[in-house]
Amino acid sequence: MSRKLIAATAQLGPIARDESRASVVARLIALLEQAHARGATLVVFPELALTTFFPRWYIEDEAELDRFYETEMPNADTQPLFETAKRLGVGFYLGYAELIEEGGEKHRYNASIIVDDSGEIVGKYRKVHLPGHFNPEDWRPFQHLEKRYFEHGNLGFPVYEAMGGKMGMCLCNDRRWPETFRVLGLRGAELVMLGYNTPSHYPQAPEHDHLQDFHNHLSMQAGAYANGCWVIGTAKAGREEDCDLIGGSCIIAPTGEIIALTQGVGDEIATAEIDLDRCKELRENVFNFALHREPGDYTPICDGAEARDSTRAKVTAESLLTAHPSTANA
Ligand SMILES: NC(=O)N[C@@H](C(=O)O)c1ccc(O)cc1
Repeated sequence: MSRKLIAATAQLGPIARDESRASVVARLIALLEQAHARGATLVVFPELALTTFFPRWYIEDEAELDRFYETEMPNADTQPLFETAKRLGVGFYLGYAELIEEGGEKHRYNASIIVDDSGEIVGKYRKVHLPGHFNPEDWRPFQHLEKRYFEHGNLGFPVYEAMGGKMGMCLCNDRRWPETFRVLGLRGAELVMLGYNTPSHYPQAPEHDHLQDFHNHLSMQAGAYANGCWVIGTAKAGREEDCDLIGGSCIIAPTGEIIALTQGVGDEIATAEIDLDRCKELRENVFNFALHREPGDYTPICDGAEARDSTRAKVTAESLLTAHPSTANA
């Protein structure tokens, strides 16, 4: 079986707060059809690809908040995307807000799925590194309330056999953490797919604003290289409800090189041929984990889960009392 496939990063321009799911899904289908016309059999869509990036608002009305989440997948709105992909024989990665009810309680996750070329959901991921803050903070030009609207993902970083390879997923802020890629790499991931919503303005340290594109590519290229895997990163880009989001969606080879890149900040695809066997160039040489990794010296990486929990409890308690930039947040 060939280990080569043509893949696409399918960047979305802004989604308005009042844009209907039907309208967004029509845009996704148009991108998928373009990718198919270029021979792609795998398409990577952004994080929260069905709605605007709603954590930028403090939404008190629960019914209004719930409207941004999917309670099942596929559902009536996304069914046409699943059907088109199946008919064309194209698999895809899709990010969305997930709302489930378990034991009479609501659970909310920032989630993504892999759908294979027969239209089956073959993998799910729930975001682990949730950025932002829990309480609304008046000093910010826009909120980033992921810590309020999502629970910490409870699936870890699984790797799935799909589309002839070993596929991993993550979401946005996860890419900034080398541990994300290393855990996926240790599980043998050959391709890591991720979507992102990254504001150009970083209110906590505006002197970093000009570095947002650089940090985006730096994180993903380093993750690809150090783990000898392909990475496809897809933006929701452009000016979304007065918030500018970076573009720069790309396909990155296991060498860390960007081999396909979107040009603008609207709906756009970039495609490239991916040879999954190229992972060996790294994984059998400089990053042969079995031969060269030294886990005995890495223990601090896994220490500290308890310290983390108590620090987090303290920060959360403090942030209930104050809403100031000194609050520890991402
Ligand atoms: N949706 C995301 O996960 N976005 C994050 C990212 O771009 O990594 C992010 C991280 C920190 C911020 O202050 C804002 C946004």
